Amino acid sequence: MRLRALAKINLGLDVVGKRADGYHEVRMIMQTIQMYDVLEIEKKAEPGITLTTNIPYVPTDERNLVYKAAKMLMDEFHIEEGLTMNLEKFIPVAAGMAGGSSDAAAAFVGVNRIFGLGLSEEDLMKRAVKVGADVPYCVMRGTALAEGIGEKLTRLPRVPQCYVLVGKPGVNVSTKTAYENLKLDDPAVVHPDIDGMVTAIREGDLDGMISRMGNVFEPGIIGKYPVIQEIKDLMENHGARKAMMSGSGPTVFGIFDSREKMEQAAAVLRESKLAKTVFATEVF
Ligand SMILES: C[C@@](CO)(OP(=O)(O)O)[C@H](O)COP(=O)(O)OP(=O)(O)OC[C@H]1O[C@@H](n2ccc(N)nc2=O)[C@H](O)[C@@H]1O
Ligand SMILES: Nc1ncnc2c1ncn2[C@@H]1O[C@H](COP(=O)(O)OP(=O)(O)O)[C@@H](O)[C@H]1O
Repeated sequence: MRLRALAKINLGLDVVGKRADGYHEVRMIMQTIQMYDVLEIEKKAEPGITLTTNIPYVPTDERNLVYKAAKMLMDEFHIEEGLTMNLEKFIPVAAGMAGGSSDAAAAFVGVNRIFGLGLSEEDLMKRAVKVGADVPYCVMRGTALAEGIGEKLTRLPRVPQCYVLVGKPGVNVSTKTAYENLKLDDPAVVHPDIDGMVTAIREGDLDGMISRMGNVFEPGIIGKYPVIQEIKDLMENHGARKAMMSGSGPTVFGIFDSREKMEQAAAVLRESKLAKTVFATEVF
């Protein structure tokens, strides 16, 4: 069985509060894009999970979110057989694109299917949040408003067709540290208009959506890694309607209304060497 695990971008990302358990209340507009990892799953007679991957520094034991998701379902349903899984990664790691979360979502879907567990999408999403806040959304995919810690999801209509240029600089940002360093009571923190963006998407209004793009993590992370601003500026100076950091970073994405303009910007970005990974794609 072969599954695609799609990357996400956050078209809007607001953090509105902190919970007693340390997690934060968010309001985000999530969007999957046509960039994906490939997860292959096969049953094996011997018990246990064997995981391999093409990225040497990604763990292949319980620390891998794919392993965690598969084990969670297999333990719950007392499955005696084993699984062989191979994960081929194309989504940059620790990038703000939910790579690991989406791989976990694919594992939930795959294990449910391969062992005929009969769980609904909702059943899977309930279990998914135990692996990570963004995993339920990765099971759902498409365009959605995410609230709570990211697990309360409202599906939105597809956004109007647009092209997405992804540029990941060679720096690493920890999601946990990004949340810890957020100063919500600082008046300099700009909260994006998430409700306005929801309305714009419901009305199929691309201009309205683009004008409301914003990410509350940007100032803090860009202050530490100015290369993120340089990539944003490059994209916006080369035809992007708007460029923004995804999630807790450091990946930048630009929204374009033509493939040609995006390809031209991609060529300039590659030439600039500001980004380690450059990928030209579209929404899914
Ligand atoms: C920031 C976002 C935006 O989509 O994406 P990424 O940058 O990771 O892609 C998400 O909120 C990331 O969700 P996810 O990566 O699933 O988070 P988890 O693994 O559950 O948590 C990692 C750490 O982030 C913090 N965390 C996460 C989610 C949340 N709503 N509040 C938090 O405070 C917690 O400190 C937690 O220990
Ligand atoms: N399947 C996986 N793919 C990538 N990273 C994983 C995976 N499982 C666990 N990890 C660990 O999780 C960390 C963050 O991974 P990732 O999901 O790519 O981040 P982000 O959500 O910020 O894009 C990495 O440092 C990696 O060691």
